Amino acid sequence: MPETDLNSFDDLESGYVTVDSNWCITSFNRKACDILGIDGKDILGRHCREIFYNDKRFSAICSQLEPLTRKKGSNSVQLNLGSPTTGKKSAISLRVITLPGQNGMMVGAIISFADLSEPLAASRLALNSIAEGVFTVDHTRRITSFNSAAEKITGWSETDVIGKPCKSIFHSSICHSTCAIAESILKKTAIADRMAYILSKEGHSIPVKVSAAPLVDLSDRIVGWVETFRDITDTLQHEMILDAVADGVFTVDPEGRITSFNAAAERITGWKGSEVLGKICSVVFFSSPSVTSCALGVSMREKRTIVDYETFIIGKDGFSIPVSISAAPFLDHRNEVLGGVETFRDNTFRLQNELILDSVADGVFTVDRNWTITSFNLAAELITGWSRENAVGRNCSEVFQSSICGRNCAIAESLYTGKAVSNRSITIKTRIGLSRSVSISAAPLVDHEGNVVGGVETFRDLSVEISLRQQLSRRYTFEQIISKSPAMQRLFEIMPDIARSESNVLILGESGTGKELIASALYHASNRKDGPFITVNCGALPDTLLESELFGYKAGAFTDAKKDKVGRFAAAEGGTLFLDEIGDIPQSLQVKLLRVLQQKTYEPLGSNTPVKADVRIIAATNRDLPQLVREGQFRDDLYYRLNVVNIFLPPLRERIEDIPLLVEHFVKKFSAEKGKDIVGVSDQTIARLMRYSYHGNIRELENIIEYAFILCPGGYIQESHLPEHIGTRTSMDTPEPFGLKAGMTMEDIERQAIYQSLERNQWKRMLTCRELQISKDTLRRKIEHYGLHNPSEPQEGEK
Ligand SMILES: Nc1ncnc2c1ncn2[C@@H]1O[C@H](COP(=O)(O)OP(=O)(O)OP(=O)(O)O)[C@@H](O)[C@H]1O
Repeated sequence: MPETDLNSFDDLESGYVTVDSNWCITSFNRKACDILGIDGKDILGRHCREIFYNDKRFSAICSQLEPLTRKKGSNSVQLNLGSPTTGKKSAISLRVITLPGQNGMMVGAIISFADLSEPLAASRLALNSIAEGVFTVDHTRRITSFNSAAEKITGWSETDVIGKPCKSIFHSSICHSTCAIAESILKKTAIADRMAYILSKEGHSIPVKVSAAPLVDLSDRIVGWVETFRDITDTLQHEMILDAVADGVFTVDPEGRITSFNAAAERITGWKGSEVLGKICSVVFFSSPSVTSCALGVSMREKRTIVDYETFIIGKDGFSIPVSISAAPFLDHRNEVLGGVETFRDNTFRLQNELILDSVADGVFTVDRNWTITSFNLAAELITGWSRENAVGRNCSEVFQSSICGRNCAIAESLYTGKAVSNRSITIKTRIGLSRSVSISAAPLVDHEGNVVGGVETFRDLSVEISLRQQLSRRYTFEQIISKSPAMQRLFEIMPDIARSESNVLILGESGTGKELIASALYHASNRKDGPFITVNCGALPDTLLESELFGYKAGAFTDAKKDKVGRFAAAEGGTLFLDEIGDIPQSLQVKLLRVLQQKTYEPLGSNTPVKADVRIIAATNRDLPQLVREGQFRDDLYYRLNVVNIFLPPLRERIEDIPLLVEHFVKKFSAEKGKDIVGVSDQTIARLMRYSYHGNIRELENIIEYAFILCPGGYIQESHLPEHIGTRTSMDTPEPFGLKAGMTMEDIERQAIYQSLERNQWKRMLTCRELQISKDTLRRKIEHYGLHNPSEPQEGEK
């Protein structure tokens, strides 16, 4: 009930009393005390019935009070009391006007006592103390009173409107069709809280809640009508704001009964506000009679705010809706709960996205501009061993500890180049520190204005693929020799027999085709494997030295021969002697060698005593030995002695099918040797390696892989890691492609990328836009944002 200060009416001839909804007196003026014949001090807080019973003149009104309480809207009862036959009391009129609250029920009343000769004055004074607009009309619906609040709301003064038909003043939206007074006349009852728009004097539309009731005297005769109206612009604005909010919002009273329900709440739940208002919210949403089981109940009980509580509510159709709820209690100045408000956001879409992401076999995570993980799907959890809860909120390098984290970050690269990075092979560490090979794709996340808001990276577990590849390659190995070429496969089949035989072997093949490897394999598979394996590179030593190297010498055999020296034949006694580059030995030595092969004896330099030689000879050359024989440079008898078993190793270009296996083999070998986290080469790299022509054969391939190990930071070797004559190395693919430093934010990287592109394009904006694939506007915004300027142009103030 609006506060009143009736003392300001003390000088008036009329008396006033205001009461609350229980008819207890809340204020009064002196005149009222005079009329009632009581002391003002005692009257406050007392039930007005007590006062009226004490005065016979007013006792008749007592029976009217209860019915008035139950009536909705503003009601008025008037009692005319004739002049008493005795005493000095004058004839007065008593009028009770009830004041309705928001729900139409009485929240208080004004009781006025006035001289019958001035009934209107009495009404006016009473009415002017009400915050709601009130006007009365007679039977012709002409205005008979118009209170100050009505004047304030409409802009009309009472003198303007008295005697005029009410509809000519208000031009209300309900004047013609659903006039509240007309309805009240028709139904002979009060009409409460009818929504309408009226026009102000200025012609502005004002939203109001209207209540109308007949004015009756004690004999129940209708003496006119009273209409109250409340300006609800503020409420309506609040409602409109609430309805414009995308989240569902509803409020409850202390018992959990819904008191408001916004448009989003209707849309999300399927319930109309009118269907749920007044109902217990938990019954509506949770099919549970207990309001305490929900976040709002807890928030009201514990008088605290609850934020982002994830749960499900039941929609009108009975299906559960995933929501995140925030709830807060309404507390009064004494910390008593007056009700509560709950906002809820429909998470269906988010959950669907999560479900979609979780059903993807690839790991997916997103980061914000500071590399903080913002989402992490199920596969990411499985591959890394990190749970979503633990990963989200951490810096991505902390979670992945990848071989490219920092300077070679794929998201940074894609941000820098403006192109998505795809199928980059790297290794990451699982939560428990195990290395795992993954293939990643990365791209920046860009908003509709072209601002980078983060990045997304997908990664696929390659462990299975790798172990399959390894199993495949194992099938083709003979000890250390890798090949699946048909020629080599045939060789593998007979190699054990060759190894076991005591025959001399001649291995022919271009440089780097694996001749020494085969020799070593034969030795290891032979019965002489416990004996020595001695290698002599016949092409690397001068003729004289070669002879003494092979056969040894006696002290004094030549000037520098101070003491006896054991030759390689002696060293290889009981074992195998591998004579590499046999095509390069001088003719003089060819004779001596032939003798050893024929007689199994030799004489060291400076000695005439033959030494027995139990040595198996495996010889090899990359020269065309038959041709040398034909040219007379190599003895044919020696050739035939050496060539008992002949092995020809085809050049790598004739067995390119071996390249992937050999590459795999060398990657494993160097990974172990160099302790570097490289697991293989990308498919594009293999394709390039298979297109290359290897003059140095397998040794050259081995060297290429060793080179790539220097450049490749980890994971899979890319084309860019190959030597220049094999792969095209772009500036983008260099090991420190952009001069990135660990700890740079996306903003730093973007700034640097734009600056470098401007530099590359001589600060020509069109060219820069084209290179970065951004609009001119975006470039201009970013140049301003990052404060970039052309160093060759003087800045303001430098001129
Ligand atoms: N089939 C193969 N599988 C695995 N590694 C091989 C194979 N063939 C050659 N290699 C490797 O290639 C490199 C060169 O091989 P090797 O030295 O045996 O060739 P070579 O024919 O004796 O060369 P050169 O004629 O120059 O002496 C070695 O490191 C060897 O281990």
